[in-house]
Amino acid sequence: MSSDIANHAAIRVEGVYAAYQRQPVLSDINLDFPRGRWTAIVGPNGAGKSTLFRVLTGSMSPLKGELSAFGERIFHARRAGRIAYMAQREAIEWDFPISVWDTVMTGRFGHMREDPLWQRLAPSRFVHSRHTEAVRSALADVDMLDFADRHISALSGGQKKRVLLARCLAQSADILLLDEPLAGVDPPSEALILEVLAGQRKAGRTVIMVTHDMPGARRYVDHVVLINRTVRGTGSPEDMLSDARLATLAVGSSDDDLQD
Ligand SMILES: Nc1ncnc2c1ncn2[C@@H]1O[C@H](COP(=O)(O)OP(=O)(O)OP(=O)(O)O)[C@@H](O)[C@H]1O
Repeated sequence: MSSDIANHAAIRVEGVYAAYQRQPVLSDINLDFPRGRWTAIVGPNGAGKSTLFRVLTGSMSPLKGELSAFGERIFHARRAGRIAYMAQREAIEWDFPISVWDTVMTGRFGHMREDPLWQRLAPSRFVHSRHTEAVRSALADVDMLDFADRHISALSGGQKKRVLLARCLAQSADILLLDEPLAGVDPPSEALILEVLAGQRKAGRTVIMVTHDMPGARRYVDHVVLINRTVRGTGSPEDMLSDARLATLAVGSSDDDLQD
Protein backbone atom coordinates (compact mmCIF):
# COMPACT_ATOMS: atom_id res chain seq x y z
CA MET A 1 0.00 0.00 0.00
CA SER A 2 1.49 3.39 -0.93
CA SER A 3 1.98 5.94 1.85
CA ASP A 4 -0.45 8.21 0.01
CA ILE A 5 -3.24 5.66 0.40
CA ALA A 6 -2.13 4.86 3.96
CA ASN A 7 -2.49 8.53 4.90
CA HIS A 8 -5.99 8.98 3.54
CA ALA A 9 -8.83 9.77 5.86
CA ALA A 10 -10.67 6.64 6.91
CA ILE A 11 -13.83 8.23 5.54
CA ARG A 12 -14.18 11.45 3.54
CA VAL A 13 -17.59 13.07 3.07
CA GLU A 14 -17.84 15.80 0.43
CA GLY A 15 -20.83 18.02 -0.19
CA VAL A 16 -23.41 15.52 1.04
CA TYR A 17 -27.09 16.41 1.18
CA ALA A 18 -29.81 14.05 2.45
CA ALA A 19 -33.58 14.29 2.83
CA TYR A 20 -36.63 12.23 3.81
CA GLN A 21 -39.60 12.66 1.48
CA ARG A 22 -37.95 15.82 0.12
CA GLN A 23 -37.65 17.21 3.66
CA PRO A 24 -33.98 18.25 3.96
CA VAL A 25 -32.06 16.80 6.91
CA LEU A 26 -28.37 17.07 6.02
CA SER A 27 -26.95 19.99 4.11
CA ASP A 28 -23.51 20.33 2.52
CA ILE A 29 -21.72 17.94 4.88
CA ASN A 30 -17.95 18.04 4.41
CA LEU A 31 -15.92 15.89 6.79
CA ASP A 32 -12.76 13.87 7.15
CA PHE A 33 -12.83 11.11 9.74
CA PRO A 34 -9.16 10.63 10.64
CA ARG A 35 -7.77 7.17 10.24
CA GLY A 36 -6.93 5.24 13.41
CA ARG A 37 -8.57 7.85 15.63
CA TRP A 38 -11.70 7.88 17.77
CA THR A 39 -14.24 10.48 16.66
CA ALA A 40 -17.38 11.51 18.54
CA ILE A 41 -20.28 12.95 16.57
CA VAL A 42 -22.21 15.29 18.84
CA GLY A 43 -25.43 17.18 18.21
CA PRO A 44 -28.93 17.72 19.61
CA ASN A 45 -31.87 15.35 19.02
CA GLY A 46 -32.96 15.47 15.41
CA ALA A 47 -29.63 16.94 14.25
CA GLY A 48 -29.23 14.25 11.58
CA LYS A 49 -26.57 12.11 13.25
CA SER A 50 -28.29 8.78 12.59
CA THR A 51 -29.10 9.96 9.08
CA LEU A 52 -25.41 10.60 8.48
CA PHE A 53 -24.69 7.02 9.59
CA ARG A 54 -27.39 5.72 7.25
CA VAL A 55 -25.64 7.53 4.43
CA LEU A 56 -22.23 6.18 5.49
CA THR A 57 -23.47 2.58 5.71
CA GLY A 58 -25.30 2.86 2.39
CA SER A 59 -28.78 2.17 3.76
CA MET A 60 -29.77 5.64 2.53
CA SER A 61 -28.61 7.35 -0.66
CA PRO A 62 -27.57 10.99 -0.43
CA LEU A 63 -29.30 13.47 -2.73
CA LYS A 64 -25.85 14.52 -3.83
CA GLY A 65 -22.26 14.44 -2.67
CA GLU A 66 -19.35 12.03 -2.61
CA LEU A 67 -18.23 9.46 -0.05
CA SER A 68 -14.88 7.74 0.02
CA ALA A 69 -13.06 5.40 2.39
CA PHE A 70 -9.29 4.93 2.41
CA GLY A 71 -9.07 7.02 -0.75
CA GLU A 72 -11.48 4.88 -2.79
CA ARG A 73 -15.21 5.03 -3.38
CA ILE A 74 -16.86 3.94 -0.14
CA PHE A 75 -18.65 1.14 -1.97
CA HIS A 76 -15.37 -0.82 -2.07
CA ALA A 77 -14.83 -0.60 1.71
CA ARG A 78 -18.43 -1.62 2.38
CA ARG A 79 -18.16 -4.51 -0.03
CA ALA A 80 -14.87 -5.68 1.52
CA GLY A 81 -16.42 -5.67 5.02
CA ARG A 82 -14.14 -2.86 6.18
CA ILE A 83 -16.99 -0.89 7.78
CA ALA A 84 -18.89 -2.32 10.75
CA TYR A 85 -22.02 -0.73 12.14
CA MET A 86 -23.66 -0.84 15.55
CA ALA A 87 -27.27 0.32 15.32
CA GLN A 88 -29.23 1.90 18.12
CA ARG A 89 -30.91 -0.70 20.33
CA GLU A 90 -34.34 0.36 19.11
CA ALA A 91 -33.45 -0.65 15.54
CA ILE A 92 -33.48 -4.38 16.41
CA GLU A 93 -36.45 -6.73 16.81
CA TRP A 94 -35.57 -8.22 20.18
CA ASP A 95 -38.44 -10.76 20.22
CA PHE A 96 -37.05 -12.48 17.13
CA PRO A 97 -36.21 -16.08 18.22
CA ILE A 98 -32.44 -16.08 17.96
CA SER A 99 -29.64 -16.67 20.46
CA VAL A 100 -26.90 -14.25 21.46
CA TRP A 101 -24.35 -16.45 19.65
CA ASP A 102 -26.29 -16.49 16.37
CA THR A 103 -26.92 -12.74 16.58
CA VAL A 104 -23.20 -12.06 16.84
CA MET A 105 -22.55 -14.59 14.06
CA THR A 106 -24.63 -12.41 11.71
CA GLY A 107 -21.71 -9.97 11.93
CA ARG A 108 -19.64 -12.58 10.04
CA PHE A 109 -22.01 -12.98 7.10
CA GLY A 110 -20.08 -10.48 4.94
CA HIS A 111 -16.86 -12.49 5.42
CA MET A 112 -18.61 -15.80 4.69
CA ARG A 113 -18.81 -14.75 1.05
CA GLU A 114 -15.11 -15.64 0.87
CA ASP A 115 -15.68 -19.21 2.17
CA PRO A 116 -15.79 -22.22 -0.20
CA LEU A 117 -19.25 -22.95 -1.58
CA TRP A 118 -19.64 -26.23 0.35
CA GLN A 119 -19.06 -24.39 3.60
CA ARG A 120 -21.57 -21.66 2.78
CA LEU A 121 -24.23 -24.25 1.95
CA ALA A 122 -23.43 -26.56 4.86
CA PRO A 123 -25.24 -26.58 8.19
CA SER A 124 -24.06 -24.06 10.74
CA ARG A 125 -21.87 -26.60 12.57
CA PHE A 126 -19.55 -26.60 9.56
CA VAL A 127 -18.99 -22.87 9.74
CA HIS A 128 -15.29 -22.11 9.34
CA SER A 129 -13.45 -21.86 12.66
CA ARG A 130 -12.31 -18.30 11.87
CA HIS A 131 -15.95 -17.24 12.20
CA THR A 132 -16.57 -19.12 15.44
CA GLU A 133 -13.32 -17.73 16.84
CA ALA A 134 -14.29 -14.17 15.88
CA VAL A 135 -17.69 -14.59 17.57
CA ARG A 136 -16.17 -16.14 20.69
CA SER A 137 -13.56 -13.42 20.96
CA ALA A 138 -16.12 -10.62 20.45
CA LEU A 139 -18.42 -12.06 23.13
CA ALA A 140 -15.47 -12.43 25.50
CA ASP A 141 -14.45 -8.80 24.87
CA VAL A 142 -17.86 -7.56 26.03
CA ASP A 143 -18.04 -10.11 28.87
CA MET A 144 -21.06 -11.91 27.38
CA LEU A 145 -19.66 -15.35 26.61
CA ASP A 146 -21.70 -16.90 29.43
CA PHE A 147 -24.87 -15.65 27.72
CA ALA A 148 -24.05 -17.14 24.31
CA ASP A 149 -26.99 -19.58 24.30
CA ARG A 150 -29.50 -17.20 25.75
CA HIS A 151 -32.40 -15.88 23.68
CA ILE A 152 -31.86 -12.19 22.91
CA SER A 153 -35.29 -11.30 24.33
CA ALA A 154 -34.05 -12.40 27.77
CA LEU A 155 -31.35 -9.73 28.08
CA SER A 156 -31.24 -6.50 30.03
CA GLY A 157 -30.80 -3.19 28.20
CA GLY A 158 -27.08 -3.04 28.96
CA GLN A 159 -26.61 -6.65 27.86
CA LYS A 160 -28.38 -5.92 24.57
CA LYS A 161 -25.95 -3.08 23.95
CA ARG A 162 -23.04 -5.41 24.61
CA VAL A 163 -24.40 -7.97 22.15
CA LEU A 164 -24.78 -5.29 19.48
CA LEU A 165 -21.21 -4.18 20.15
CA ALA A 166 -20.01 -7.80 19.95
CA ARG A 167 -21.72 -8.20 16.57
CA CYS A 168 -19.92 -5.07 15.40
CA LEU A 169 -16.55 -6.33 16.72
CA ALA A 170 -17.09 -9.74 15.11
CA GLN A 171 -17.05 -8.07 11.72
CA SER A 172 -13.27 -7.51 12.13
CA ALA A 173 -13.64 -4.24 10.27
CA ASP A 174 -11.20 -1.32 9.99
CA ILE A 175 -13.89 1.26 10.73
CA LEU A 176 -16.48 0.94 13.49
CA LEU A 177 -19.59 3.12 13.23
CA LEU A 178 -21.48 3.13 16.52
CA ASP A 179 -24.81 4.89 16.95
CA GLU A 180 -25.13 5.86 20.62
CA PRO A 181 -23.27 2.85 22.07
CA LEU A 182 -23.49 4.38 25.56
CA ALA A 183 -27.19 5.29 25.62
CA GLY A 184 -29.26 3.62 28.33
CA VAL A 185 -26.47 1.54 29.87
CA ASP A 186 -25.47 1.40 33.53
CA PRO A 187 -22.07 2.79 34.63
CA PRO A 188 -20.26 -0.60 34.64
CA SER A 189 -21.48 -1.37 31.10
CA GLU A 190 -20.55 2.13 29.98
CA ALA A 191 -17.04 1.74 31.41
CA LEU A 192 -16.68 -1.65 29.71
CA ILE A 193 -17.88 -0.34 26.33
CA LEU A 194 -15.51 2.65 26.51
CA GLU A 195 -12.59 0.37 27.38
CA VAL A 196 -13.45 -2.02 24.53
CA LEU A 197 -13.53 0.90 22.10
CA ALA A 198 -10.26 2.26 23.49
CA GLY A 199 -8.77 -1.19 22.78
CA GLN A 200 -10.11 -1.10 19.22
CA ARG A 201 -8.50 2.27 18.60
CA LYS A 202 -5.24 1.05 20.12
CA ALA A 203 -5.36 -1.86 17.67
CA GLY A 204 -5.41 0.71 14.83
CA ARG A 205 -9.14 0.73 14.07
CA THR A 206 -11.02 3.93 13.29
CA VAL A 207 -13.87 4.42 15.76
CA ILE A 208 -16.71 6.82 14.96
CA MET A 209 -19.52 7.08 17.48
CA VAL A 210 -22.58 9.20 17.99
CA THR A 211 -22.89 10.14 21.63
CA HIS A 212 -24.69 12.40 24.05
CA ASP A 213 -22.25 11.41 26.80
CA MET A 214 -20.01 14.45 27.15
CA PRO A 215 -17.89 13.22 30.10
CA GLY A 216 -17.13 9.97 28.26
CA ALA A 217 -16.32 11.83 25.04
CA ARG A 218 -14.10 14.36 26.80
CA ARG A 219 -12.17 11.58 28.47
CA TYR A 220 -11.73 9.15 25.58
CA VAL A 221 -12.06 10.54 22.07
CA ASP A 222 -9.38 12.24 19.93
CA HIS A 223 -11.59 14.14 17.57
CA VAL A 224 -15.08 15.69 17.68
CA VAL A 225 -17.58 16.58 14.97
CA LEU A 226 -20.36 18.95 15.98
CA ILE A 227 -23.40 18.57 13.79
CA ASN A 228 -26.81 20.14 13.56
CA ARG A 229 -28.15 19.44 10.08
CA THR A 230 -24.79 20.67 8.81
CA VAL A 231 -21.27 20.61 10.26
CA ARG A 232 -20.97 23.13 13.09
CA GLY A 233 -17.36 22.43 13.99
CA THR A 234 -14.59 19.85 13.99
CA GLY A 235 -11.56 19.62 16.25
CA SER A 236 -10.20 18.47 19.56
CA PRO A 237 -12.48 17.49 22.47
CA GLU A 238 -11.06 20.43 24.47
CA ASP A 239 -12.15 22.95 21.82
CA MET A 240 -15.39 21.34 20.63
CA LEU A 241 -16.85 20.13 23.92
CA SER A 242 -16.47 23.29 25.98
CA ASP A 243 -19.76 24.40 27.54
CA ALA A 244 -19.66 27.63 25.51
CA ARG A 245 -19.18 25.76 22.24
CA LEU A 246 -21.91 23.23 22.99
CA ALA A 247 -24.31 26.04 23.88
CA THR A 248 -24.00 27.43 20.34
CA LEU A 249 -24.72 24.05 18.76
CA ALA A 250 -28.50 24.23 18.85
CA VAL A 251 -28.49 27.68 17.25
CA GLY A 252 -29.17 28.04 13.55
CA SER A 253 -30.69 24.61 13.00
CA SER A 254 -34.10 25.51 11.65
CA ASP A 255 -35.21 23.85 8.45
CA ASP A 256 -34.95 27.26 6.74
CA ASP A 257 -31.17 26.97 7.07
CA LEU A 258 -31.23 23.79 5.06
CA GLN A 259 -32.66 25.09 1.83
CA ASP A 260 -29.93 24.92 -0.77
N1 LIG B 1 -37.30 7.48 8.38
C1 LIG B 1 -37.54 8.80 8.51
N2 LIG B 1 -38.52 9.39 7.79
C2 LIG B 1 -38.75 10.72 7.89
N3 LIG B 1 -38.05 11.55 8.70
C3 LIG B 1 -37.07 11.01 9.44
C4 LIG B 1 -36.76 9.61 9.39
N4 LIG B 1 -35.74 9.37 10.23
C5 LIG B 1 -35.42 10.55 10.80
N5 LIG B 1 -36.22 11.54 10.33
C6 LIG B 1 -36.14 12.96 10.68
O1 LIG B 1 -34.87 13.43 10.28
C7 LIG B 1 -34.34 14.32 11.26
C8 LIG B 1 -32.98 13.80 11.73
O2 LIG B 1 -33.20 12.55 12.39
P1 LIG B 1 -31.98 11.68 12.93
O3 LIG B 1 -32.56 10.44 13.51
O4 LIG B 1 -30.95 11.55 11.87
O5 LIG B 1 -31.43 12.64 14.09
P2 LIG B 1 -30.41 12.31 15.28
O6 LIG B 1 -29.43 13.43 15.32
O7 LIG B 1 -29.84 10.93 15.13
O8 LIG B 1 -31.38 12.40 16.54
P3 LIG B 1 -31.32 11.67 17.98
O9 LIG B 1 -30.18 12.29 18.76
O10 LIG B 1 -32.66 12.04 18.56
O11 LIG B 1 -31.16 10.18 17.74
C9 LIG B 1 -35.39 14.43 12.37
O12 LIG B 1 -36.17 15.59 12.13
C10 LIG B 1 -36.22 13.17 12.18
O13 LIG B 1 -37.55 13.38 12.59
